[in-house]
Amino acid sequence: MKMTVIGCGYLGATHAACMAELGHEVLGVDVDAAKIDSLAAGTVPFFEPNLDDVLKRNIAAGRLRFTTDLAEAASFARVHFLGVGTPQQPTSGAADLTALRTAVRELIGHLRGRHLIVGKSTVPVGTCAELADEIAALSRSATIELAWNPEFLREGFAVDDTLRPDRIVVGTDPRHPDSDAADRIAQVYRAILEDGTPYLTMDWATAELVKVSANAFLATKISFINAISEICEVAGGDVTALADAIGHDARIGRRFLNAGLGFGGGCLPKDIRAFAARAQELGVGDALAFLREVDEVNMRRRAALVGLVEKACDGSVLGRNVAVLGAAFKPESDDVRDSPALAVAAQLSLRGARVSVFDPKAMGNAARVFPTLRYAESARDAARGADAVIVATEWAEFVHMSPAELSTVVSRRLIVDARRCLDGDAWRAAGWEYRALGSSAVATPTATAELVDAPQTSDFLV
Ligand SMILES: NC(=O)c1ccc[n+]([C@@H]2O[C@H](COP(=O)([O-])OP(=O)(O)OC[C@H]3O[C@@H](n4cnc5c(N)ncnc54)[C@H](O)[C@@H]3O)[C@@H](O)[C@H]2O)c1
Ligand SMILES: O=c1ccn([C@@H]2O[C@H](COP(=O)(O)OP(=O)(O)O[C@H]3O[C@H](CO)[C@@H](O)[C@H](O)[C@H]3O)[C@@H](O)[C@H]2O)c(=O)[nH]1
Repeated sequence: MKMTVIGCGYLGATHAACMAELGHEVLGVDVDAAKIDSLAAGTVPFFEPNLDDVLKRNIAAGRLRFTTDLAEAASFARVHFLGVGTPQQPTSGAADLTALRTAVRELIGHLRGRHLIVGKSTVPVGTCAELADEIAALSRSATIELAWNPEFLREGFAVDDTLRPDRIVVGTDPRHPDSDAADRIAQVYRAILEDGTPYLTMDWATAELVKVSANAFLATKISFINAISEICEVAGGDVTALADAIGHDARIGRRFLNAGLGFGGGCLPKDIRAFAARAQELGVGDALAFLREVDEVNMRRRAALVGLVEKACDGSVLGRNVAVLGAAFKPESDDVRDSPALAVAAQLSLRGARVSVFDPKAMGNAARVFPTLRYAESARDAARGADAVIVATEWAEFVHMSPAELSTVVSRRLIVDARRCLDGDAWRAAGWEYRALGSSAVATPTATAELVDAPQTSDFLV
């Protein structure tokens, strides 16, 4: 089948390449000419394991092309996926749908005949109904149907999650129950569905809500365990052993119960804020008031880490050398959007520390967002002369660092495990002071209140 994918960022580029991998003819479209040039040349403009291979293979096979021209997209195919960004509005926290609306408006201006638009971007409930009205009002020479097919891929596992998803969700127009849109989308995913993947069809509103509810649940799970870790910090108790123990209960499950520095990235933080903002607009803000708490617990982790490092440095990091290992919001990604690691590095720098950052893949993105930090060439380079070394993103190369090796370059053997990913006994045995977020001896930072009042990454980065 021929199809286009409009918006070729983390989601769209992955979707385009994976749909071609399924045997479809795919045209990727983006307004960013540099991104399109890079993709067309077979180079993924961000780090995502295995995506380069899929991209190159399908370009070579002639199934995958890229363009900035929506008119070309309109004449190329009758099925158009939307993967345009829906970022957070700075003040309200609501989703900014400007780019999505622009893409839809411009696309339908070029459409003739019968087309199916399939949204994949994460949107507030009610968006499909609004967009469909706008499409109906603007499309003169075309019959256009709209469906929503939210995406659940994780960065770092994007190719595998796209080709082997847990489920495929499709929302269609409840006013047209006879529409064949869900059947046409099932054709797109036929090879995946043949493997037994559940195919869940529903109305637009439910599909929109499934996506944001899933992310709200995941964020709540992480903040739940981080709230418990705050108790462990003052009462004693090992939050990792606790997570293992409660996670054995199949009703709870162990996944997404890793306590530490909390969640970041281009999805969970913005999606819970947008969901809460939408509930407010709908007059049911109280229903999701708990998401504000989820957000605050999450942001307190960053403040707790800053406080822990300050306390370990006798109350102030002014003039201290601090190595921050990790800048990406999680391992196997170069994404620094709302990255807890980078936010903490920035905050320590603002407090007068000489911060040296190293990340295996996210250095370029980190330096663009926060150019004034020092960026080292390796973990060892970052740790040279350090008074404290923080593991802020659990990349395998940090988890497996040799304490003995690192001892030779630091000024003081203080390791701070913000992701609870290190073998504390091994570090202690090598003569290091080992501190972990979520364990006792983590002091409540004096600055917590100030940092928690406005839970926005931008507050850490300015
Ligand atoms: N990143 C993920 O892992 C992921 C997973 C599931 C859902 N999502 C959702 O998918 C959407 C995209 O996220 P992302 O992480 O890929 O964002 P992104 O910023 O990486 O990509 C968005 C792309 O849209 C392009 N764009 C903007 N306006 C356009 C227009 N008018 N026409 C064509 N292209 C346009 C941008 O240039 C950019 O390349 C968001 O709604 C996000 O919440 C993302
Ligand atoms: O037990 C855990 C699990 C994750 N995290 C953190 O949570 C954040 C998000 O992690 P993850 O969900 O793996 O990454 P994303 O790629 O942002 O994926 C989420 O957001 C996507 C965009 O909506 C969805 O498609 C995915 O299903 C959803 O998992 C990262 O900062 C992690 O470090 C924790 O702190 N503890």
